[in-house]
Amino acid sequence: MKPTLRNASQLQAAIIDLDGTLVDTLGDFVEALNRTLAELHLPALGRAQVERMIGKGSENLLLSAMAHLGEPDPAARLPVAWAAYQRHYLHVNGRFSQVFDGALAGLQALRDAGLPLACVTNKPLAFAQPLLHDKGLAGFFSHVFGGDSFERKKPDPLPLLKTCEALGTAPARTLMVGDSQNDGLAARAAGCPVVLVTYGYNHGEPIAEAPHDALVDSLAQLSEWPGLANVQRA
Ligand SMILES: O=C(O)COP(=O)(O)O
Ligand SMILES: [Mg+2]
Repeated sequence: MKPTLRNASQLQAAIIDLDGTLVDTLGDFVEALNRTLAELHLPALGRAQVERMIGKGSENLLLSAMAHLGEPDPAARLPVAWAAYQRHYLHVNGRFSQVFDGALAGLQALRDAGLPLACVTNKPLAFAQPLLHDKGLAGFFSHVFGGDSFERKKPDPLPLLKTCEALGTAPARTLMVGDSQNDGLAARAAGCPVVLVTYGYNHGEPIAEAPHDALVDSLAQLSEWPGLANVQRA
């Protein structure tokens, strides 16, 4: 059965994506990646190019960047690139990024409805946790899972299914909120209803083409969702 969003009152919990949904982290990615590429004696990439490569985790970003720059064997250089990238990312983390307008209001609306919230990102946990703390968002979440928390990342449904298990909720009653096809595909495969924001990063493709039940221009719109005030915490 296709999940429906008509019934916000039936929700038991919500899972929220991080990059491109809660925090505009493109500046952090660009900075950390270009510092890494410089160390590898490779040229820098522009913001638009980097934006298209974000979404499937850090290793994928590094491999995509090296392939784009014509590296003959990106996988062979990955261990060195990954070590440099971790160092640079942890250093720049949060310095070139900001919470999106409306994100706080959206989180507050979900919390006021009494829904437990989990953050599920493809970002490594060691990057995600300090960022959430830094931006004042950590307190909203009972669970935070990164791209390295489970065997597979979004768009695989595994992270969402494991998170529902941790929350003790049914996937069909656990809302996914994200910004990319990785969130939409993972949610569909897990059986979670899914709201996608229109302002995030989606590999340069129209977000309307990704699986979704609703699109919002701001997370603040979640507060107007009929039924949210009457969530029946079953
Ligand atoms: O790190 C990424 O590639 C994207 O992370 P996200 O799942 O929070 O959008
Ligand atoms: Mg995202």
